[in-house]
Amino acid sequence: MSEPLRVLITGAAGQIAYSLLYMVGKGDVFGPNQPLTLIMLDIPPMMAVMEGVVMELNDCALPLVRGIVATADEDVAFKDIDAAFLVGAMPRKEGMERKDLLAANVKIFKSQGKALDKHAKKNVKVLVVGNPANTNALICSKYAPSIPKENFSAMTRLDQNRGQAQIAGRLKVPIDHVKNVVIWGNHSSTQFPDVTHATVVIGGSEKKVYDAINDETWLKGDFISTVQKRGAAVIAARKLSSAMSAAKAACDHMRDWFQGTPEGKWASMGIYSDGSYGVAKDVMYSFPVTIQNGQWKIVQGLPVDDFARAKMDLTAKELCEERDDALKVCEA
Ligand SMILES: NC(=O)C1=CN([C@@H]2O[C@H](COP(=O)(O)OP(=O)(O)OC[C@H]3O[C@@H](n4cnc5c(N)ncnc54)[C@H](O)[C@@H]3O)[C@@H](O)[C@H]2O)C=CC1
Ligand SMILES: O=C([O-])CC(=O)C(=O)O
Repeated sequence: MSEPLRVLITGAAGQIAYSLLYMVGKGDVFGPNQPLTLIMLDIPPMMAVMEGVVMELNDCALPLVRGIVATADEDVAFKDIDAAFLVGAMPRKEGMERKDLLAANVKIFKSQGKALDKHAKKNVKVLVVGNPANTNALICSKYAPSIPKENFSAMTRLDQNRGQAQIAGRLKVPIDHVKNVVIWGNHSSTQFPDVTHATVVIGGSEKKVYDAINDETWLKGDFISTVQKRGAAVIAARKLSSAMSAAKAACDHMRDWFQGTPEGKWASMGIYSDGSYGVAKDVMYSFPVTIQNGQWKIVQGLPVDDFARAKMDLTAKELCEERDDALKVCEA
């Protein structure tokens, strides 16, 4: 067995971490043979709660968990880490957009960017979950200049999973029969969930989702808005934002990044834009990627029609605005 990987989960006393710690600890992300040191960061007032979570984690009796570090000190938490799930941030309440969290949350990611720069391994892989996730990931990477920009990402995998679940539900097929639903842009209500390139195995053969659904009005209307607004719908119902599904998506994202995407399957992740598909640069934009040996590559050459172009540009515009607002907050 190899040396334990050092895996940081921030917001460790919060709701997403409560599911995420267990999923990571039992091997869902780094595999069944990879021992782990789990590092848990939260803020000082949450230390007593975090102690309770540590007790439970110990009581889960997970063979892969070889050590647990629970701390409120960023200098301790970020030391020599291989992977970081940056979850710790304020969640939104009913009636808010995720970007309304920017002023409260972006400084967390400035501080954690600096801590990554100072303490983490230079090949660390960073997933930002805390909202507004894309812009927080951008800020984090800007304050960690010694770590390659490709090592930072923002989570749009929950949106991808939501899109695939909508399609599978409508066609009454198992979820893993649907592939290559793409999320373009921001993890916000301007995101563009795109099924133009998606396929489904139905009745024993593979078909385009567009042909199998055969309802363009739904695909261009309610399907898109359901995925865009799913987070708000969960908040309206639960009075708390998505947690179990967010933890699962974070595991899917990091598992694919470490272990690679299966042949023929794409994953969507918010990554530093290189201008592909005519998207603005210097924003963390969600693209379809394939991953091998820990390196993602944007899926290139997909046709973009006028409908898609308008949606991809709208969400890019929002990301540019968020970036400019975030930089003002950080520089103030
Ligand atoms: N990208 C995505 O798809 C999703 C993102 N989210 C976002 O994830 C974030 C966390 O959500 P929940 O776990 O539900 O919230 P929560 O409020 O249950 O937990 C957040 C935890 O973060 C801690 N925290 C605050 N500042 C911190 C800091 N500087 N360092 C370390 N920990 C800190 C809090 O004390 C709290 O324990 C929210 O911003 C939420 O909007 C939630 C669902 C999906
Ligand atoms: O909607 C929220 O605020 C939480 C979140 O990001 C999601 O569920 O997608």
